[in-house]
Parts: sequence; structure tokens; C-alpha cells
Amino acid sequence: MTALIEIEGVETGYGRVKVLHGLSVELQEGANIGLFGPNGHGKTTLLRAVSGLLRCWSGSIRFLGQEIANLSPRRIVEMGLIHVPQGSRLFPELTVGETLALGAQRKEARPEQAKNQEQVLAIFPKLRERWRQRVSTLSGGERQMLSIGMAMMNHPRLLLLDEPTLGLAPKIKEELAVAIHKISAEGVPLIVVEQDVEFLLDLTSRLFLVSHGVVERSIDSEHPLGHEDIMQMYFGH
Ligand SMILES: Nc1ncnc2c1ncn2[C@@H]1O[C@H](COP(=O)(O)OP(=O)(O)OP(=O)(O)O)[C@@H](O)[C@H]1O
Repeated sequence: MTALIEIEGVETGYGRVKVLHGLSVELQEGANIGLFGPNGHGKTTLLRAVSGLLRCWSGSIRFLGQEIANLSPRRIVEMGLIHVPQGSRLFPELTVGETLALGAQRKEARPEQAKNQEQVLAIFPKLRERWRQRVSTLSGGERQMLSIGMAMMNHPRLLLLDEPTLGLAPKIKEELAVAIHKISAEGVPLIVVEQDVEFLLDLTSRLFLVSHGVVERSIDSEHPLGHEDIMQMYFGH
């Protein structure tokens, strides 16, 4: 198996404060991985460094065999690496349809816009129902669906999802989980940050515990740990 993305020894942070202390993780072709761990230990920071939103101070990030650390976010998107940040910002006055059309940013994805749109609406039937509705009137779950739908308009080669189900009620969370499974079944590889370890175990082949800016432990989803072990990893002894 070849690696789709190899992240090696990444250090970065904000101002003089270092958040990632040489973090390494890789994703093999045809797999999904999950990142979890205590709040504020660098998961979001890692996704921002990978998508070019934050400068890497050192280390390397190879995507499809090419070094992408410190390339511009635009170039990284062009390569098909698409990041859906936590609580993505959308334009409140635009309709669902207008917002999805805006999502198609990659040159390669533009000629396929109609096909990609049909795929997005098959994954998120709710977006079809809300087609002419303004973003400002959508629920939190519907906005999250729209954010992921926008990313899918780019026909991603790798999708980064930062806490996609954060703050959602159980029913809508379940709906979103089904949609994310469908995206994976369509062959889109995923790196997912989530606090819900059960959700990650179900979706991904390997989980990584991010703690103090490094990967402290990795877990094979086929041999998951018990609840007690997971609690211990989060909170220590
Ligand atoms: N824009 C910023 N400026 C300064 N410090 C920041 C900024 N964004 C994050 N940090 C700090 O970087 C550290 C890591 O934050 P990060 O958001 O990566 O954590 P996380 O593991 O994703 O946690 P969470 O699950 O709460 O999102 C925290 O101490 C946070 O306060």
C-alpha cells in the first residue's frame, strides 16, 4: 500500500507558542483515519497546517508524493485536498443552491459541476429540499451538511473534517454520520477529527490520540480499546 499523505515531524504554533511538537501521522490509500484527544492539544492546528492555513515551522507533509508544507491554500485545494473547518463560515444571504455552486473551486471539478452536484444531493437529500432556502434560515445540522456538500463539489482526493458532528442533536448527528459513511463509500479518503470515539471506530481503520502536540498512541479499529482505556487516555490515571 502507498501513502496518500505522510505527515512527518510537523512543528507549528501561534506567535511564539509551539502547539505541534514534531507530529507524525500517515494515511494509506483507500483508508480513513481519525484523530481524537483532549481539547486544545493541536488537532485543529494540524488540519490547518495541512491545508496551508498555518505555516509549518519544520517537518514535512507529502500529499500524493509531493511536498505541500507551506504551499498556498489555493494550490493545496487545486491538488484536491479539501478542508471543512469546524463551524465553517457560510454566506447567510445566499441560498443553498448558490452556496453549492460557489463550492466548485478546483479547475478539474468545474466541468463536472452538474455531476458533482447530483452526487452531493444524493448524499444529502435534505439540501435538495432546502435548495432555494437562504443559509441564514438553516439549522446547525443543515449548515454542516452544506459545508461538507461544498467540499464535495470539488471532487476531493482527500477530505479533512474537523468535528463534523459537534453540538448537533442525536437525530441530526445520526443523519450526518450516515452521509459521511456514504462519502467514504464513494471512495473519498477521510481524515476526521472527532471527540466521539465510537463514531471514529465505526468510520476509520485507525485512530490516533493527539496529546501535547504529538501522536501519543494509535489504535487499530479492528482491535479497539474498552471505554475505561479510552477514558484513561483522555484523562490519565
Ligand atoms: N489563532 C490562535 N491564536 C493563538 N492560539 C491559538 C489559536 N488557535 C488555537 N490556539 C491554541 O493552540 C492550542 C491548540 O488548539 P487546537 O484548536 O489545535 O486544539 P484541538 O486539539 O483542535 O482542540 P479542540 O478539540 O478544542 O478544537 C490551544 O492551546 C489553543 O488555545
